[in-house]
Amino acid sequence: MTVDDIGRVAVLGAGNMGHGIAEVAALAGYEVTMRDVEQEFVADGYENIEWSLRKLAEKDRIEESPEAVLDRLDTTADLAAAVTDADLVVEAAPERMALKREIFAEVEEHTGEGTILASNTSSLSITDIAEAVSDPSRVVGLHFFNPPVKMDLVEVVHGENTAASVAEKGAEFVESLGKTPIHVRKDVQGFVVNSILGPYGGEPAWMVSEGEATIRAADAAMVHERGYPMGPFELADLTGIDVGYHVRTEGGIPVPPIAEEKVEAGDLGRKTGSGYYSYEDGDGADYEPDDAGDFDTLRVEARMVNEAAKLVGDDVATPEAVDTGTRLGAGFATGPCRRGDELGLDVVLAKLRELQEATGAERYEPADYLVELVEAGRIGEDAGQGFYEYDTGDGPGPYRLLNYETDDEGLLAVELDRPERMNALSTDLLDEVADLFRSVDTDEIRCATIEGAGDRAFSAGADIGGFADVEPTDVMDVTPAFEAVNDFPRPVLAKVDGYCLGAGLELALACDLRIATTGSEFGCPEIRLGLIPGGGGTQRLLRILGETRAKELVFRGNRISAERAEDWGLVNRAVPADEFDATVEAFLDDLLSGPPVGLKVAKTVLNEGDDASLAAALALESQGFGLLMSTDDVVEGTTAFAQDREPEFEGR
Ligand SMILES: C/C=C/C(=O)SCCNC(=O)CCNC(=O)[C@H](O)C(C)(C)COP(=O)(O)OP(=O)(O)OC[C@H]1O[C@@H](n2cnc3c(N)ncnc32)[C@H](O)[C@@H]1OP(=O)(O)O
Repeated sequence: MTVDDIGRVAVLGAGNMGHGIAEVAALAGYEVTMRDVEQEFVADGYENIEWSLRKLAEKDRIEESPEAVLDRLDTTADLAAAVTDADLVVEAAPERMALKREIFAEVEEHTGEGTILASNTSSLSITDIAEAVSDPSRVVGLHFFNPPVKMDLVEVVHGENTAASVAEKGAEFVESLGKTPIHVRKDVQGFVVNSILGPYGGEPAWMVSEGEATIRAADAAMVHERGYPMGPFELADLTGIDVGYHVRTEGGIPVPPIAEEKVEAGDLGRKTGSGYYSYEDGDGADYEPDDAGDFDTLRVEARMVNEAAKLVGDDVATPEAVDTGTRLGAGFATGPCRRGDELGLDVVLAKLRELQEATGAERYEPADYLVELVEAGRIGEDAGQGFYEYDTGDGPGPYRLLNYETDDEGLLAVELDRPERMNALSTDLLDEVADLFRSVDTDEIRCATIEGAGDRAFSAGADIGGFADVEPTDVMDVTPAFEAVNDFPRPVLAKVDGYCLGAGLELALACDLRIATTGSEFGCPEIRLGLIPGGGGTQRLLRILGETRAKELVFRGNRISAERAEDWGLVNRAVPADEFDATVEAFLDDLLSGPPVGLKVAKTVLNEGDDASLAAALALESQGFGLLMSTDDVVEGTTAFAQDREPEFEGR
């Protein structure tokens, strides 16, 4: 879907970012012109796009052929020709202010006043770039992450003079690409994501420089104890130690001595074969969980939370934007605002003050907003409020990792919202599922659906990244989230479009009905991790499929197609993507118009009867049948039959 008044997009630059942005814009249906200074650079960018589109087609990730997408993509080395008819220009040239200004000034000459001028800069000020044009209100930052085709996040950066309507249009454009925009309302150094990554890399580097920790301890502790996707030193080696070094020196931020030493020695990370780890002569980032020792993770996280408090307190971004940005842009399982609320903001503040007192270093200076929150008693989750408001016990939510809404017809539509992790079920997400299904007012609801956000997965299983934190005794209990869905007194339908694996499959099995697109895949990969399904999978599969097929899935750990799943009775229907919504609708029509009490009793009798002896199950059924005989809905059902009309059940 494209934004109405954006028809043609010009992307200036065919390098990594430029060709990636051109590709995602063409994929979304825009007419795109990609321009670079030399025909040779343009040709390289085009080849990269062709290669990437072929890969996407091979994996069945695009609906059109690569050729159809490429039909919307022109290339040129002529800037005027590229931008003249464009409604949106995205500049993705090298990160040099003088060069960007020169480009913007030239673009202005060849575009009308309605054209939005965007820069993909990751480190320069949008306000300063916009000085190159006479109307800075039409200049906005659209900071894509690398590679654009894979990364879901785009920071929409407001310069001092960016018009609100331009920023909004920029965000709409990002959404039309199927990506998630976050508004960065002031163009502070590093915007949101790199502002938070600064202390994530910087604090451990100071600790190592000062002899208080080792590189392996820092990486092991942050990954294996705190669930970050990559250790800070491992990450610096990947992005280039010189990159962080230059950002710091240019921003007037002190550089940790260890980073300075590496840059001086030319050991810049993976790209030079050696950095904090050795890649040519060694095994790369070879830290193990045991290396963590007593590394002080709070010291690092307190600084990240403090940075988040500066962003929120200075109105740069909302807590939601900060957390979404770091989740999607840096792969964090939990953003710093939420993490701060979990740690306790009073604990964070005390840590910063202790460090400031001990070292006198400016970087520990607590943000005014953090102090304000603590003084107001908003110290986090335990207090019911911090950066966020928490459940007061009256009804469901607010939730961070799932979305839900109820409509007038009584449909509760639930979406698992971690598309960047294939909707992997973290402990927090499972807690939210359990809380929602237990606390929502069932009087208002006639049936529920569960689906996964994005177009890749219902859910790819339990969050493997979180396994390091798990206490075996904590997971030895029956998973409350799945039981809450199983016991929910209304029918629940799983809408499966993509991977449905491991705990994701167990969640779908806890639902009453399952409808899948034919591209979906099902499986229990747990055995390949040395595990077994731990959320009811072995038992529900046994009951649904029988021993032979259940054992095949659990023992082999491989994936089966939706067609086979339908053939086995694992799903109710497997239909092509273009028939999916209509098929779901047809099921929902019946569930929403059906008798609520009748459906509740039917669900209970079917669920409970499955495990009872036949005699007990028959007794259960008869009791349910008898009970329903006394309801108004039965009177309505029989009357409607006699009057030859559709019944209108009230649930009484
Ligand atoms: C009791 C225990 C129960 C369990 O459920 S154990 C877990 C069972 N599930 C699995 O073993 C599935 C793990 N995932 C996969 O095998 C693959 O993924 C897929 C086949 C589903 C897709 O592969 P591809 O298309 O190559 O995508 P990608 O790059 O692997 O995944 C995209 C991002 O999603 C993250 N992710 C996927 N599954 C999980 C997961 N289960 N837990 C945590 N993260 C997951 C990845 O790491 C990656 O992230 P990044 O882009 O940052 O590299």
